[in-house]
Amino acid sequence: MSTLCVSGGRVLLPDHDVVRADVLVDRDEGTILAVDEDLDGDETLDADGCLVLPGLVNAHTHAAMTLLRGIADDKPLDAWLQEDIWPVEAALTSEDVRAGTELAAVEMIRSGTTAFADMYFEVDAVVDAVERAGLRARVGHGVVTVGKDDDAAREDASESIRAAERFDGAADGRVSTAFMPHSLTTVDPDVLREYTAEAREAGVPVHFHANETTDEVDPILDEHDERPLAWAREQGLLEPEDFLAHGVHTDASEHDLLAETGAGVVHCPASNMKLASGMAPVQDMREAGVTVALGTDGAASNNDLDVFDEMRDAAMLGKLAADDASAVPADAVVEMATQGGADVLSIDSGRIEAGANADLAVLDLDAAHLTPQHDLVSHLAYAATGSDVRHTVCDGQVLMRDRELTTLDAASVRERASEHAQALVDRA
Ligand SMILES: CSC[C@H]1O[C@@H](n2cnc3c(O)ncnc32)[C@H](O)[C@@H]1O
Ligand SMILES: [Zn+2]
Repeated sequence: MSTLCVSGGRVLLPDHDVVRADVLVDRDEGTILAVDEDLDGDETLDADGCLVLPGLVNAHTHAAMTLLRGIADDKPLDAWLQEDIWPVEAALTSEDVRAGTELAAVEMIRSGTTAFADMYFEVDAVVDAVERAGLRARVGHGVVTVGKDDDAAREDASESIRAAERFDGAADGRVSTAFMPHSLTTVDPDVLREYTAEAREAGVPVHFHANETTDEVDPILDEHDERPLAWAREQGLLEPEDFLAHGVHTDASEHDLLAETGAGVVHCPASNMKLASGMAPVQDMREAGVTVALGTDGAASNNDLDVFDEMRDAAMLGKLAADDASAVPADAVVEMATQGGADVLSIDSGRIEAGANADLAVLDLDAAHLTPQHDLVSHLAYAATGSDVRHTVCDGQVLMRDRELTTLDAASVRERASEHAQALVDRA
């Protein structure tokens, strides 16, 4: 057995106690062997003066949208998608997606994210990038049927099922998949129902956008006289491993339904603020027993992939939404970015405990904005940023050591992504 010892730091335990301990990792199995004092490994990762925390989980993004960062800002969702984003995405190639996903991987590794969910196109290129980067991901082909005839709509949904079947378990098990209909209003209801049934047969979960804006709620209310998530349930959605992004405009009946079914919600506070989609009732969801994770959404509506920002935004916005300064506290957002994200992605990460996946971030506390250190959970939620991350470990492998990436050449990834981004925009 080959081992790695993350030594000399303070460790964030699953109950959010912080203790001085080493973390011993089985590099072959990619799991945590022990959390204790005075451990030794074949290789050491110095965590002196650092906080060792579970690798963060970005539970909803469109990774290759890094190429579209800054092409269109300051618009609401519908206009942004239809006038700016979709016309450019129509010109995307597989090599663009590879370059954009690698850029996203650099950004995520640098900011301590070790797992993400990706809904996009050209899944083979996404999987290649995840494999090369050493990250963990649940990936899928996003289906949009608006503007397509029935054959094209079904071909798009079939592509999503095929990709989910083909890539589940890729990259030594670090890649899992889902059927990914874009939303309840951009996929034809017959297609949604029939291919969700196929996803069940294939044994993969379903990930989709829901209740992001009132424009996604009102047509379903008008047409079916019921809330979108009740309608979604009737179409076969909301099984325990399913997860939806946003859930901004959800009511108490929908929170109860989510809690009952076990389907998760990925809260994307920065994207929801930037597109002025609204304030998700996160405190209500958590009180109802819904599993809530955090996501950045794509880099064109955020505009970065730093989950530390998302923790802070979730705490701040949660208080405004509830009109209560005690709502969505530091402890809650740290849980949402770690264990909550892992639960939503159905991966055994998000906690530092023997037996769990060895997905870790090591945060350097030697900084003015992290001084003094009364409460490190408070610092994670309110003061730290992705650039404070010193080392990142996924599946027992060191992906960043002393701020140097080990799997990707950051400079050439950035150069290639810039070239692809420019050529894409010129072509579109
Ligand atoms: C069909 S692949 C995914 C699709 O989703 C688009 N997208 C990016 N951000 C959002 C968002 O906040 N709501 C809805 N759709 C979004 C992305 O551009 C792709 O086209
Ligand atoms: Zn999205």
